[in-house]
Amino acid sequence: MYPASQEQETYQSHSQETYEWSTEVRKALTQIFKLQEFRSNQLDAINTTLSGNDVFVLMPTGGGKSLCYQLPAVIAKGVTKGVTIVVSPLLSLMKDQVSHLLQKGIAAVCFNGSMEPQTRSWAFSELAKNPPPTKLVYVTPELLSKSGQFQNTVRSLHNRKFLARFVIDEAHCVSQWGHDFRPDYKLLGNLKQTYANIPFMALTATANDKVKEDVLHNLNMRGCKVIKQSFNRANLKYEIVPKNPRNMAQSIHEFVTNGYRNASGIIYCTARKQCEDLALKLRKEFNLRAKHYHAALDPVDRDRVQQEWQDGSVQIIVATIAFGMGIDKADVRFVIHCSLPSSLEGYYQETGRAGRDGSVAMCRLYYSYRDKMTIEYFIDNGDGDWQQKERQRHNLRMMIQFCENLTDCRRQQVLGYFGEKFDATMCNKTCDNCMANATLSFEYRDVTETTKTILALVRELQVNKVTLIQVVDIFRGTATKFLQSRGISDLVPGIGAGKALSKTDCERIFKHLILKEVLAERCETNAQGFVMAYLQVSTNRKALCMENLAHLTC
Ligand SMILES: Nc1ncnc2c1ncn2[C@@H]1O[C@H](COP(=O)(O)OP(=O)(O)OP(=O)(O)O)[C@@H](O)[C@H]1O
Repeated sequence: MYPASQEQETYQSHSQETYEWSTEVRKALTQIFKLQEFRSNQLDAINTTLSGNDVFVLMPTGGGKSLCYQLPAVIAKGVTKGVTIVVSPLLSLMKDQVSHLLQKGIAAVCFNGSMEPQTRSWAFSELAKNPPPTKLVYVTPELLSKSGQFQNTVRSLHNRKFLARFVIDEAHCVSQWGHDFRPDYKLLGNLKQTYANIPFMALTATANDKVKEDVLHNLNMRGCKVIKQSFNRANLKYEIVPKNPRNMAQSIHEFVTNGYRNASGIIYCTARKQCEDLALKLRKEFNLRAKHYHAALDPVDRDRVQQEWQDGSVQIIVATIAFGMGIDKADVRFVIHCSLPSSLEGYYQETGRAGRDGSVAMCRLYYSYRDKMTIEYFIDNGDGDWQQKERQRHNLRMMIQFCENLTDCRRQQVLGYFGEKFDATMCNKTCDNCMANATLSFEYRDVTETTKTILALVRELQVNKVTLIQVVDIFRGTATKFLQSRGISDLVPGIGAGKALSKTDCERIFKHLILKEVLAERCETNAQGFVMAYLQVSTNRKALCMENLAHLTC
């Protein structure tokens, strides 16, 4: 970890213990939170908010963000005093946090749409007291933007000088560049305008620079102090393995029996049905204690499964990405992705749920290029305007590029995506690429001429609706029967031009060209109702510019 980031250099660090509240802060750490020491950057964040300043805290998953706002909430000596309002997107996470706070003797409440009327009026009456005994109020962004009574209460707290700070947890939800955009979060920008003299703290485990800028802009927090640390999770190992959907359960069983026999793990799948089928198979055929979890489960069942996994009676939870945010299980020893995540942010966050206790944990991703089509289908048919969809496509391309890259250190790639420079030698062969690089050597090839041939070939063939796999075979000269069946002349220039290349190399070049937006895949539902991706030359003129092609290496 690097303690002082580039961002911090321009700001004064607030990690000293010389403030008038420092003794109270230290006492709260040991006596209320029962912790020995602060982790990296926690004290800086705490002192900044207690000084009355805005702060944006970027910390990796499991880094200890909650303490940054829960501890100041119980301190009486800060510049602003009273109630800390925490906006958080996930009800289960909020309820969980409130119950932990109550166990510590800290008065906290969670306002949400499903609150009992009696509890709600009691909570409001507590906030009307002078001073209010409540230290932390958790609220969903929906309720904050829609409930007049809640808004009046916040205004009243402010007028009575009992509004200590606003906390925006999971702040990446405010950004359309993030992997988890929530429209209600966008309205939070108005808060800063209304309560200009109240300190804001935004927190996220997403380190992408674009997301960071977007969050600061949307929350009206530009120019505030940004506390950032390295996002490298040194105790996590990363590997990407080829996916064969037919023997997925078998492969997972081998993985578990070779080193993770009784270890707690999460398996992520895209579809609910996939979660159910895989969990059943792991239980029935391989005798593993696995259960599924997804948003369509009855809330009681969902809580039960989560609890069973939490206490260890269920070893493996097979879930959609609905599972995980706010889950604080320290000893997760592996996270497996059975399908392609739709962005590197998502991948980083999901894998980040492993090894929160600091011990070694494995992150395995089963990769198939075919998964791209499924995600593209969801993007094309999902909500959002074309700009949002373009961002989602960009995120997906980055994710594929990461999986297809067999040479560069995985950590360097992910952290580089987040704008952090990482020295690959520090990986210590804890990712598959660094492991392989220790024994293999790679050469860079200029594929400019090959690209020109491929472009000419695809241009000729695209009217015939051909897929990537078919064009690769045609390019290698192994698709004579296919050409005949489609009535395509075998005199088209480029047919067989790639016969000296292996199929794998050919596929890599084609995928590389797709990622560079020189070629494109167009999704269409065929007569049988299957979604097909047909290859064509991109319409992106910039990508097609010859200067770009002249430098294309692969
Ligand atoms: N100073 C500390 N010393 C020891 N343990 C700590 C400290 N601060 C936090 N922790 C522990 O680290 C774990 C993760 O903390 P927390 O839930 O706040 O992480 P987070 O950054 O919010 O993660 P996520 O992004 O997953 O929500 C918790 O179990 C918490 O008790």
